[in-house]
Amino acid sequence: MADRIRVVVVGAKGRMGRETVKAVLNDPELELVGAVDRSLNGVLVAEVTGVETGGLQFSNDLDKTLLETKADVMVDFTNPAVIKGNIDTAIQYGVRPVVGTTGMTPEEIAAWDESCKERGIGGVIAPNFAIGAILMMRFAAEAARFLPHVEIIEMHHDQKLDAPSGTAIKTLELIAKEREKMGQGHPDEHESIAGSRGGDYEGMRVHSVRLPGYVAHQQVIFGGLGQTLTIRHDSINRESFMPGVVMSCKEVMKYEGMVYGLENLLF
Ligand SMILES: NC(=O)C1=CN([C@@H]2O[C@H](COP(=O)(O)OP(=O)(O)OC[C@H]3O[C@@H](n4cnc5c(N)ncnc54)[C@H](OP(=O)(O)O)[C@@H]3O)[C@@H](O)[C@H]2O)C=CC1
Ligand SMILES: O=C(O)C1=N[C@H](C(=O)O)C[C@H](O)C1
Repeated sequence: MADRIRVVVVGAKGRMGRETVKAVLNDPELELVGAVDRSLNGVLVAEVTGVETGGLQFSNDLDKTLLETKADVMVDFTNPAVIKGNIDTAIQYGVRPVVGTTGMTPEEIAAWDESCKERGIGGVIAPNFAIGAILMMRFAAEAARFLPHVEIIEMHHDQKLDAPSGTAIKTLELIAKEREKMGQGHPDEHESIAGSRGGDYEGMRVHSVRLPGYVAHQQVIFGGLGQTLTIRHDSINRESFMPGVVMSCKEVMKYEGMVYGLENLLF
């Protein structure tokens, strides 16, 4: 049997981290060799995830874990505050970053593309790993060619730190490639309550809803003469992201440079 791909999960006790630990353990081509989390050093991973991990313990030391485990891939679901340092560390050690954490700039992604190429490794930054979300973004970009008036409503659980979501930003970027920058709504409109019209990206409006009960949902609404079109995606649980994470761990072994968006591995 070919060697399995050695995976370290960072943010392993978080909502996405725990799901990723299970997904890696369940895939015959992947091997879970490390679980990093800042607050559970020494605790058995099995105690938190509920799945047997052969005595693996959490570590709070990313450098040590990446080096000692001879990891091939680092999967990161942490926090905008720490993701930059984590990616730099992984690339420095020649470990391929597969990143779901949101909140980095196009300039940072371009710099990581360069450093991945210099190091001769691949990387993935995917604002959304769910295949349905990738299709929603692709269909939205297509629709914008014909219906350029568009607003996005994204809805997430109320523990989410960043707004708008990484998925909404990626959707706006993809649509912006297909339509000219333009104003929307009445030129004289004013907000009686600040922020009522949402964020503005090249004239497109984006609205972020945060409520308990939601997981991750997005509507892209297009308006035309006498009609509207709504393209909607719902992640109803975090398993929805796992096929994309697992695929990325495998695909990232095959190329050099940082890929931004799962669509680049799919289409
Ligand atoms: N690309 C995709 O498909 C998806 C991306 N995401 C993104 O993934 C990220 C994580 O989401 P989620 O799992 O829900 O978040 P959680 O808050 O559940 O988990 C985050 C994990 O990161 C750790 N962490 C947070 N801050 C720090 C820090 N300063 N230093 C070290 N570790 C830290 C947390 O540890 P502690 O508990 O000690 O704070 C926790 O284990 C978010 O950016 C989210 O937007 C989420 C879903 C899908
Ligand atoms: O924080 C989340 O939960 C999610 N974050 C990602 C984003 O910001 O788009 C992906 C998904 O929407 C869930």
